[in-house]
Amino acid sequence: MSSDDAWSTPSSDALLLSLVAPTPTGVKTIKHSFHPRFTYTIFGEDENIFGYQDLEINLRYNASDMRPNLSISYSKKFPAVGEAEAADIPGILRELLPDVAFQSEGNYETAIKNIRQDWTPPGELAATFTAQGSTFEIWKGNLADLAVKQLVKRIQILVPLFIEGGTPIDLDDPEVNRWTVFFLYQKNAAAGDASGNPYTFAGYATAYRFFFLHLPTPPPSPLESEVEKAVLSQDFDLSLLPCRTRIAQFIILPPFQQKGLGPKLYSHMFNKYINHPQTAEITVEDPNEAFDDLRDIADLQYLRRLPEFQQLRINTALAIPKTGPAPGNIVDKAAYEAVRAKAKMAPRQFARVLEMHLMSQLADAVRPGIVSPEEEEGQEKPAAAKRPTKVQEHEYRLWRLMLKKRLYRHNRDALGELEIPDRIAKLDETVSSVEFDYARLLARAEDQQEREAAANGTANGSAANVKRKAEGDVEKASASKKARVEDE
Ligand SMILES: CC(=O)SCCNC(=O)CCNC(=O)[C@H](O)C(C)(C)COP(=O)(O)OP(=O)(O)OC[C@H]1O[C@@H](n2cnc3c(N)ncnc32)[C@H](O)[C@@H]1OP(=O)(O)O
Repeated sequence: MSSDDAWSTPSSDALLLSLVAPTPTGVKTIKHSFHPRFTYTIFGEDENIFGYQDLEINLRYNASDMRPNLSISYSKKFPAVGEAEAADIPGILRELLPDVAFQSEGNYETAIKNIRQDWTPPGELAATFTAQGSTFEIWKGNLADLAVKQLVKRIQILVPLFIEGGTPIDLDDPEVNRWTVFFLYQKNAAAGDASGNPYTFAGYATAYRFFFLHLPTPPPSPLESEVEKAVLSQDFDLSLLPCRTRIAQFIILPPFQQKGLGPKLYSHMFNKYINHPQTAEITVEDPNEAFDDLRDIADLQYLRRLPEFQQLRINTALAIPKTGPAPGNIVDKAAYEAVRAKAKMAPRQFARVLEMHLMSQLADAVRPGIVSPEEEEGQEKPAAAKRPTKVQEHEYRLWRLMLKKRLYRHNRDALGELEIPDRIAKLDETVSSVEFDYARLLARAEDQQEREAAANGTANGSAANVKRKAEGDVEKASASKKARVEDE
């Protein structure tokens, strides 16, 4: 071990976060404590903290109002030699935590014991639901509201700690009112702590409102220049302008993950903006894979409830020409656009979810599954699944053509650099990996629906029409074959 190593601690190991609640004799940790996923934006690319032995950085949060408290302990600190000195941990964290986090432990404990019994999260109560036998509430507020801002200031260190590349919101921005914040809280029936407060913070998400000068024609809507003039003269209520709403930061705390709470929070936000007349489109900023999955499944379930979506079909009457461009109207364009506009989805997201749904509607004999052709070999198949009819094959070929066309457009530049035979092979490979990904998502959507049905005590909720092997195989397959070529 080099001498540097002896004085270095991986920052993700050193930092431990906990939710706490006051007790008559002190403070107890509720749920389990957890480490951050990313620390490089805070402690540097190599994610090491120099200058301490047995370093522990405890960031405790009062479970209800998320008042933070930082405490740092170590057995030895490196004595400064020239420019080499121990990292100034409080100095580094001061950039991301409010001053209140640096109070003494005694003052902190007194403060959290004195929180009002009738304290509620900031904003307004927007939804209540039960999950895992507990009650959860979603509270919604505008970032211009000082109580909302105070809570965000306390918690937004979670953004760089849990979202790769995530950056906190600039709370001094004069346009903070463009942000809406959704807080997710577990609410205990009996108040669990000495302060008597029933709320435990479980996660939060933000949404940003972009103006979207997409003026309806013909008049009476105001001319673009008139709107601009009115906006500049402060004579126009900005909240009434058409906008694009972008979900930007979305976090469920580790003790609450893998319980279906993320999908609940997302669906609540999505429905809110579906019913928000000014929002023309709902988008997501830099979703990661886990969020993409969550959103794809939630969007699929939302769309499947729309009768007009269910009516979107592959036009099997279309012939596939041997040469020349692929047919453009595989799904009726006007109906497609109408549903997309109603669902307020960006074109690519809507196309993906529709493709996924139409794939689930294909006949068993042709529908791609999460079982690869090699794996499928030797498996017993139902007689009906063995021989696809001509019509079934034709429908599958049309579906594949529709997918291929979109992928080609999406990846045109990259594909254009390849020779034609390589281009065709690459596109086929991409189509197959997207098929696999859709099959994986359809299987997860089905699991989710079955879990919901079980929780609601309704009969088996199987709706997604998927072909697959046992659970364990899904996991294995998704880890090895998942591909997102089209997103590049
Ligand atoms: C725009 C952006 O901000 S992108 C960044 C997104 N945020 C992050 O990555 C921050 C850290 N991560 C998180 O906050 C969360 O993990 C999220 C938001 C990504 C997902 O939220 P979660 O509430 O954990 O989602 P969910 O509960 O559906 O968990 C998914 C898994 O739990 C399983 N699950 C869901 N509900 C249940 C349940 N009731 N019982 C058992 N398992 C369940 C799902 O099957 C799924 O398992 P799998 O991944 O093995 O298939």
